[in-house]
Amino acid sequence: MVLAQLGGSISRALQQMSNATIIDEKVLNECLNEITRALLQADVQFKLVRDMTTNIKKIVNLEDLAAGHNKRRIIQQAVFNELCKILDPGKPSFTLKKGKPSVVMFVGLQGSGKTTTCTKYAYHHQKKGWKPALVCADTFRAGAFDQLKQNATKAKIPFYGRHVLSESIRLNLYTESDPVKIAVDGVETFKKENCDLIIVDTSGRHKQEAALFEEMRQVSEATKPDLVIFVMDSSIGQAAFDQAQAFRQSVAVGAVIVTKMDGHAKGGGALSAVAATKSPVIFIGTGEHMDEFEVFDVKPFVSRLLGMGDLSGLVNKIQDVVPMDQQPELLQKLSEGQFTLRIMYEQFQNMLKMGPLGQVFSMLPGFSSEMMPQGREKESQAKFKRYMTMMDSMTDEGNTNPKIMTESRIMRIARGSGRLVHEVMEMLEEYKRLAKIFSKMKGLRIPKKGDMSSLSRNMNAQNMSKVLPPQMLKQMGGMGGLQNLMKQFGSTKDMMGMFGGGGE
Ligand SMILES: Nc1nc2c(ncn2[C@@H]2O[C@H](COP(=O)(O)OP(=O)(O)OP(=O)(O)O)[C@@H](O)[C@H]2O)c(=O)[nH]1
Repeated sequence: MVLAQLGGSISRALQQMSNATIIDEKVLNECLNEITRALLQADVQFKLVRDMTTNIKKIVNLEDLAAGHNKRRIIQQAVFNELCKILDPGKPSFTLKKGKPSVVMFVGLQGSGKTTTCTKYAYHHQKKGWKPALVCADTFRAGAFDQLKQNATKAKIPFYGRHVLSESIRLNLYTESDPVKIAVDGVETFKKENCDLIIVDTSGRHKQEAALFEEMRQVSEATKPDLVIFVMDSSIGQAAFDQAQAFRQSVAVGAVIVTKMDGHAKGGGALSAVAATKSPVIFIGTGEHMDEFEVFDVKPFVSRLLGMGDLSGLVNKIQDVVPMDQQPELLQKLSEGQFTLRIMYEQFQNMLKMGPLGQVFSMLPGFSSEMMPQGREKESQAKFKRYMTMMDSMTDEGNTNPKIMTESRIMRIARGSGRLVHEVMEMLEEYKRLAKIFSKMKGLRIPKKGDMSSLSRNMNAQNMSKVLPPQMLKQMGGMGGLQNLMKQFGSTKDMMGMFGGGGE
């Protein structure tokens, strides 16, 4: 992931600085030059980068710092704050209320990923208990309706729309071609069906033309959306400023979604340019699949970019995918140190639901998504699925009591699942390894959703080290590295602040 490379370059620069015995002006300048280079490569505007380094130098006055001050921590914190400043539009996004019908209109140029993003947005909210519906008012591009219909059907989301005129003539159908009428009919239909999130996908054009803006204005006047979301492709980098401004001037854009952050070196530039138009970015698209879509929140984002983790995101993600009715039972079992094969099976199922593993891992401190290239992610997913097939062919007795796994039972599982004996043994080894990790979770309190203060109380290096996989702990430089990391950010309270903690 290209964004991970940007994060990787910045955190490497900070790490190199930390390795220096003495941090003087030369070391600081080298570090800032590295960061400047990485940001310019990501197409962040030169003035923003120059202001950022000037501010850091002002805050970090090496000579004035009394001996004993932790210079590293101050520099790291200054970099963190300045990056947040670049990405902060200074304006919160408008929040919709669940249960009350809201209309959200999507606008953007053709090919920006608008149609794909409409479904991702609907799917994201559906998982959170909303009742979304999709309306295709894109009568410009032949195939737009079929694309939305296909995606919506896959995600089991109701949809409304018509084939565009040229398609209808070919198919000899009579149909409506007025996007305003389709949008109004669709919104009315879904209001009657008590949907609380009615998403209207509008037409795009290749460039910002008068016809596009006129149609957008008419659909907006007729459907009176509660929120207009502008979708843009990250590959345009800092040119995003002009594009976002042009859309803002034609229609009341309330939020922005930046797509294709997975493939473009200019993603950082696009994000900072949008922020400069004072439009809040609410999500980023990180791939073509439905779940390659992430909530965008400045502090946790910068935290993840610098490899500092996003524990609040991780806790929310876990609580999103573990079904509500299973949460108390799972937490009870884990806090008693019980970890059965059945639990492992259910957790693999949940992990697969969580979405791309790289996304999950990048939320852990010391672990950037740079360390989980896409190929390896697929490998891990395939491994989970393989293990689950083997577990499927176990008897219930075997599931609950892995200790009675005799040679003949292992052979039976291998035969039943069409796998090799050594693969079954590998799966059991994995179980033992995880059971050992989870046994250490005994007594660790898992916070309620949004209750980050109790997480920060629990989260000391000792507790953290218990739940991190051993390889990850090794990557962080063992227990000492973890302690250092936590010390660098001061108290755990400060650290949670950086992770965007302290409630939702
Ligand atoms: N890699 C990647 N591809 C994406 C992302 N979002 C969308 N795409 C792809 O971008 C292409 C264009 O997306 P569409 O959703 O068809 O674009 P659109 O803006 O709706 O186009 P119009 O309907 O013509 O306005 C498709 O191939 C999508 O799969 C993303 O976040 N990452």
